[in-house]
Amino acid sequence: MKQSLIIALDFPDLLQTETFLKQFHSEKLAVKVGMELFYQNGPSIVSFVKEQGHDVFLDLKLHDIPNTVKMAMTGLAALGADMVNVHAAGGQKMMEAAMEGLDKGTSAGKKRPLCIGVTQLTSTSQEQMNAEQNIAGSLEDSVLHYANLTRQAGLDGVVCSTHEVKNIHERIGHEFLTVTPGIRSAGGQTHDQKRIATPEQARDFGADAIVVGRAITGAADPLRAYLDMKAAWEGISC
Ligand SMILES: O=c1ccn([C@@H]2O[C@H](COP(=O)(O)O)[C@@H](O)[C@H]2O)c(=O)[nH]1
Repeated sequence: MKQSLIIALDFPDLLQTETFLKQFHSEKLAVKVGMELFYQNGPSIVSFVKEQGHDVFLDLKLHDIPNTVKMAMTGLAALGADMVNVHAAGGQKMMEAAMEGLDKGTSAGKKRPLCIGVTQLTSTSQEQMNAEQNIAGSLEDSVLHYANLTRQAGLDGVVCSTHEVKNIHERIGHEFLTVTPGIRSAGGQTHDQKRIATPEQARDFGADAIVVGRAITGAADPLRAYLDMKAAWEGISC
């Protein structure tokens, strides 16, 4: 999923998902199935999207005791998603257990899904982190701390905002994936996001993938919005 623009399929049902995807004709997409779609439709939504030829990031952000996460990941590995994730705040042992579960659930001859750790949600601001999570210091340090922990646990990368990408790549390495939500066109509505960036900024800072939801799914012409975002992300002028 490197260098992808991942569309967040934040829809409640299969019909809306199907109608949305039809607009892209035969374009092979990278999409994200999150809690809204997964919890209301069940695991078959992953095979439904995969059967249409799209890459799937299953964004369920697991966060529980190590054994529970391990068992859950064993089940998720069998669904055929290309990438899954956990909350890094669950700790190193929990993330190691997630990897064990994924290895166990991946059928022989198949590739294990990539696994990444959510650092600080892009809807979290510096002030919120200090006051509500009772974490002192800068948000950038907290993200780097979680990125290091994620790396030590053997995961493939992190979810972070575009603003922390450069620091993570410089300190941990460029092969460590940075997947960045909170992407908006210049002047676009921010909604509940706090650490936002444009696709051009994401590219300049070296993000490995961007996640775009409402700026595409809520647009009057989603295909046009997708093509414009993709061109901006890839540095192509239309
Ligand atoms: O830190 C995070 C982790 C995940 N997300 C998810 O990405 C999309 C973003 O949607 P927009 O409509 O583009 O804001 C959404 O599915 C989130 O669950 C995130 O935003 N931040």
